[in-house]
Amino acid sequence: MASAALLGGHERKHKVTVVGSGNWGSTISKIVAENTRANNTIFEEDVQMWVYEEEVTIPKDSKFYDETVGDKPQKLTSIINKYHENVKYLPGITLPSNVIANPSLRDAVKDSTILVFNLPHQFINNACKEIRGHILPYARGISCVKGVNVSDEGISLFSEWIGDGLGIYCGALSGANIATEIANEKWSETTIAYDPPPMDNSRAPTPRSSSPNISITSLAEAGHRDARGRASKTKLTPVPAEYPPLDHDCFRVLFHRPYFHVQMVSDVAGVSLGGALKNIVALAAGFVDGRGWGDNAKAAIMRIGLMEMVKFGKEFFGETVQTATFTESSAGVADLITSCSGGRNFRCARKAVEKGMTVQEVEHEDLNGQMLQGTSTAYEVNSFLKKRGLESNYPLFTAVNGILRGERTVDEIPSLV
Ligand SMILES: NC(=O)C1=CN([C@@H]2O[C@H](COP(=O)(O)OP(=O)(O)OC[C@H]3O[C@@H](n4cnc5c(N)ncnc54)[C@H](O)[C@@H]3O)[C@@H](O)[C@H]2O)C=CC1
Ligand SMILES: O=C(CO)COP(=O)(O)O
Repeated sequence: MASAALLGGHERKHKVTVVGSGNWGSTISKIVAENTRANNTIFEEDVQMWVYEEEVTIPKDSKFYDETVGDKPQKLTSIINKYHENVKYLPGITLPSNVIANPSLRDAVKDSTILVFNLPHQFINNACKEIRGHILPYARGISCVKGVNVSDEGISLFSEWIGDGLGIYCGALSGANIATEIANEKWSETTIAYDPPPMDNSRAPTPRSSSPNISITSLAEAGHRDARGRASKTKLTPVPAEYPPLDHDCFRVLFHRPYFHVQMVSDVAGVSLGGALKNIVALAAGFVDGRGWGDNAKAAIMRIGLMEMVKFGKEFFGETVQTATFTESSAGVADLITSCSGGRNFRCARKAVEKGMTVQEVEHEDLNGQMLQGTSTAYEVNSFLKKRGLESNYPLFTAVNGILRGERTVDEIPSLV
C-alpha cells in the first residue's frame, strides 16, 4: 500500500485534470477528487474535468428537474457545477464538489501536472491537437481510453499517441471496470501501467530489461524507451524536484479507493491492448448470446478471444508485452469476463441479433450519447491485419468485422473460428 506520508513535504502540489466527462470520465473524476481531497498535501483539492459542452434537458425523473425551467436545455457544465451530478452521462451519482466542470479544454489543462485522458478514442486526436503547447512541459499522463490507433504507419496505443503528440510520458489505466458499478462504490480492481523514465523515479528507479545500466542522466538526455522498448523520439522534461515524485506510489494514492483497488504494473502495451481488444471479443459474446446459444458458446468466445488478444500483443508489440498481463491482471482476463457479461458492447451486440438491427442502430437508440469502442476497434484492427495479409491468423477478430459489415452471419461463427 502506498504511503501518502512518503509523498508529502514538497513545496508544490500536483494539479489534476480529467480530460473527458462521459460515463467513465465522470466516474474517474469522482475517484480522483475523493483522493485529492483526502491527500491535500500532495494534490490540489480541486480537480478540473473537461466537459465537451452540450445543451442538456434535465430528465423529468431527475431530482433536479425544475418545473420553472421545464424542458429548456441548459449547459451541461452549469448543471454539473450547480447540482454536482452529470445528469446525462452518470445520472444518479453525486460528484464531489471539488470536481470542477470546465468547457474550455485549454483552460482545464492549464498548469496541471497530471492529465488523465478519458474520452472515447474517436476524440483523442482533436483533444491532443487543441492542447499541444498549452500544457506544462513536465506534465505526465494516464490514458483510460480503450482502443487502438491505426494509421498508414501502423498501429499504436493511445498512451503512445498521447505521449508522442504532447511530448510527455503517458501510462495507461484499464481493468474490469464497468463505470456505473464503480460510481455506486461496488468493489472492483483496476490495473495501472506506468513505466516512466528513471529521471522521474527519484525514490526507486525501475530497472528496464531493455536498458540495463543506463544512468538516469544519460536517459534524460537521450530520450527514453516507449511501451515497446524502442528508443522514443520524445525528449522529456523532468518533473521538478519541488513536486512529489510522479511514480507508482503517487498514482496509487491518486486512484486507489476502498472500492477501487489499484494494481501498479509496468506493461503499458499489455494493459492498453487488453482494454482495446476485449471490446471486439465482447461484441462476439453478444452475438452468440443474442442467438440464444447459452453460456458454453460464450465461454468458447472468451477462450478464443483471449488467445487472439495475447497473440496480437506478442506479434505486434514485441518483447515488452507480458502474457501475464492478459491472463492474470484486471486489465486482461477480468475485463474480458466483465465486458462479455454486462458491458455496452456486449449488450448492444446481443440486442442487435435479437431484434434484427445493426449494432450501430442499437447504440444510437439505447445509449443516450454514450459510445461503443468495439465497433471502430474491430474495423481498425481488421484494416491493419488485412493490409498485412494476416486476417486468417485472427479468425474471431475477422469474423466480428465480417458480421458488423453484413458480410458474415452469426451462424457462421463456429465454422470460422
Ligand atoms: N463506460 C464504461 O463503463 C467504461 C469506459 N471505458 C473507456 O473510457 C473511455 C471513455 O468512455 P466514457 O467515459 O464511457 O464515454 P461515454 O461513451 O459515456 O460518453 C461519450 C463522451 O463523448 C463526449 N463527446 C461527444 N462528442 C464529442 C466530441 N466531438 N469531442 C469530444 N468529446 C465528445 C461526450 O460529451 C461524452 O462525454 C472509452 O475509451 C471507454 O472504452 C473504460 C472503462 C469503463
Ligand atoms: O470497459 C468496460 C468495462 O471494463 C466497459 O465496456 P463497454 O464499453 O463495453 O461498456
